[in-house]
Amino acid sequence: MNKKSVRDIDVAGKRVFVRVDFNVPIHDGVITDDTRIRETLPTIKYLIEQGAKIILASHLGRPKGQVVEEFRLTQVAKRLSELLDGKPVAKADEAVGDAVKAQVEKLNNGDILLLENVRFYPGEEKNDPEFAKQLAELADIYVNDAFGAAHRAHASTEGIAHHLPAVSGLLMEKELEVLGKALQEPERPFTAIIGGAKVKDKIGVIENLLNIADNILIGGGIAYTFFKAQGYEIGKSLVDEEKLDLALGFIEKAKEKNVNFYLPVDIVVGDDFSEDANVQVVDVDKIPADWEGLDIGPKTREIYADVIKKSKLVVWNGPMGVFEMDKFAEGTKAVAQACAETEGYTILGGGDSAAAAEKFQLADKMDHISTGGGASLEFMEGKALPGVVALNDK
Ligand SMILES: Nc1ncnc2c1ncn2[C@@H]1O[C@H](COP(=O)(O)OP(=O)(O)O)[C@@H](O)[C@H]1O
Ligand SMILES: O=C(OP(=O)(O)O)[C@H](O)COP(=O)(O)O
Repeated sequence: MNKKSVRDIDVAGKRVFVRVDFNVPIHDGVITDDTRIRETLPTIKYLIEQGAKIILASHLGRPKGQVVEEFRLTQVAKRLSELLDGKPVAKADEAVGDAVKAQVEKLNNGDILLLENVRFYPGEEKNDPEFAKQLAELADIYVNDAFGAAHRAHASTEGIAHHLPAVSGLLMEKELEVLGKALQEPERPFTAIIGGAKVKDKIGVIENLLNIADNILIGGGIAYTFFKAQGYEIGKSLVDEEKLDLALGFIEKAKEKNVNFYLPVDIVVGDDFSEDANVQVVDVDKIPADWEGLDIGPKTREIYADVIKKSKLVVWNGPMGVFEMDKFAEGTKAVAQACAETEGYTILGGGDSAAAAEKFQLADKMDHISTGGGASLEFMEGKALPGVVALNDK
């Protein structure tokens, strides 16, 4: 990576503002997945060891520039303290202002202060220079460890970097290294698996992958846009009518570039989008008009698993079917299992794909699970991430 990291500068005794992505799922006041907090521990522990005064900042949810009680970071501070074996994590009730400055003043080397949700301020998402300056006034150094929010040009992810020496944290560095290496010098055969439901979000990724992958496996709800484009009946399946020409173009481009572009050959269809649906397996050209494609079929699973197991690098984003319902979970499970078994290096991105791997208890068999969904997609599309661009070059 050509950006400076926290290891490249002297942080001892300095006030270090660390932007983290502690945007974790919280249900009824309980954090249900603390992966994103755990993943920042290397940076935080490094700063403690170095004797920095650590000021942590994060967003949580989308409170739209106002204080929303359920999005306070109180539980997050508690969990972080637990993960640090009981080390105190002070929690500010605001993110800027005199009270926060006073709390920062009191920090000793190695102490931690977590600011309140930066999205309680309208200036955050607007990347207001004045708000960025107020944040910067709290510290001597800026560290961005929030890979999950690196695709956002906000005051705490981008604006602040213009006021302070700005470097990456260790999680940010790891994410960029793993994804960067995968895409720039891929081990081959390189297989990309794209599924899920957000056709619009994933089209750009497929376009870029056509230039670098050897195999592209398409599954999930996005497959039906390709089928419709080829003139098949798709019944009530998910489709993006505006992307039909583009989808057809991808199939052509794959041929030109000698990329093996796989679409499902059989489908699990349901007569309803529910656990109680009647289910049948049909070949792709036999989807009944009033049924809906909800998973890849057994023949497809076998073909996809075979490709995955022969790959040296696998990048997977998006489930193969509606894995939340057991009837339509087998395709995603088969792909997760193949990723777990392959000797190739496996990278998983996207919140739902990671949740699926967890559900099948295969998450620990993946080589890298990215903490960023949108961010990893934009990275794979070849887009520059504003939170990274703003950091100091080496
Ligand atoms: N054939 C399908 N029809 C409708 N929804 C689907 C289908 N296959 C997968 N899905 C849904 O796609 C969702 C995940 O899509 P997406 O958000 O694009 O993935 P990710 O979060 O991994 O990037 C899951 O909730 C899953 O139920
Ligand atoms: O959870 C996040 O995005 P992700 O679900 O795409 O990984 C990040 O914290 C960014 O949050 P945002 O999409 O509200 O800017």
